[in-house]
Amino acid sequence: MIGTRDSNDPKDLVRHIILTRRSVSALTEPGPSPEQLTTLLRAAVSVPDHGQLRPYRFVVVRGNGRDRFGDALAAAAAEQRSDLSPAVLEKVKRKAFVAPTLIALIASPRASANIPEWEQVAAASCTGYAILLTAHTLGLGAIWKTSPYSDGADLRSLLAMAPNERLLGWVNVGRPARPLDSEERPDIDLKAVAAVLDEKTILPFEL
Ligand SMILES: Cc1cc2nc3c(=O)[nH]c(=O)nc-3n(C[C@H](O)[C@H](O)[C@H](O)COP(=O)(O)O)c2cc1C
Repeated sequence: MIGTRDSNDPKDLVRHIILTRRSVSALTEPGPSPEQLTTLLRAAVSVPDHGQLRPYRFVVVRGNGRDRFGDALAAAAAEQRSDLSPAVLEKVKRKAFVAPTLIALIASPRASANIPEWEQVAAASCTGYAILLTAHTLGLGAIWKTSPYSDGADLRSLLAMAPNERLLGWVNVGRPARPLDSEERPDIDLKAVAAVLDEKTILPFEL
């Protein structure tokens, strides 16, 4: 069974954590403690990173900061779509308030580096997953969120983003509002996503 622990071996526990992590959208107070936040960010900066460039930045958004972040998200939406109604803009703003703490993920590629930009953005993307997994180990709920309108002048100014930086979204973190669903993750047919290359051909993955 997927996600079943075979023993008390810590390596089994790590595998169990990876296989049982789920995104949690319904989140309440409290957000992560300062120690937990530090652990989440330490996990984020432990991702594989070609050239050790640290091509990422994080902005923790909580408390009243959410109001400013929500306003900037709504301003980005209005900037890109002048036809959006005040009600829709309000809905965009509310995205900032669905969790006690948001960790904005910013890809910050180093232009001078010899590593292609896509690799740097890939490394920055790994930080989101590291935060999600680590939140799971801490008993916190977390989900990676984005907005179709996640670029705009106010947002860039608020997050002090350089022109080459890109907002990859943010991770909402908090206490799960409901007991977590213990439903099994659907078992994806690995043949649909994995193949094996031998000396002659490429074959669907099979045990
Ligand atoms: C780059 C990225 C952006 C995402 N944006 C959203 C989003 O805007 N809204 C949302 O509900 N989930 C978002 N998600 C989370 C996915 O919906 C979630 O991972 C997916 O439903 C699978 O659920 P699981 O994490 O429990 O496996 C995003 C995930 C990634 C990696």
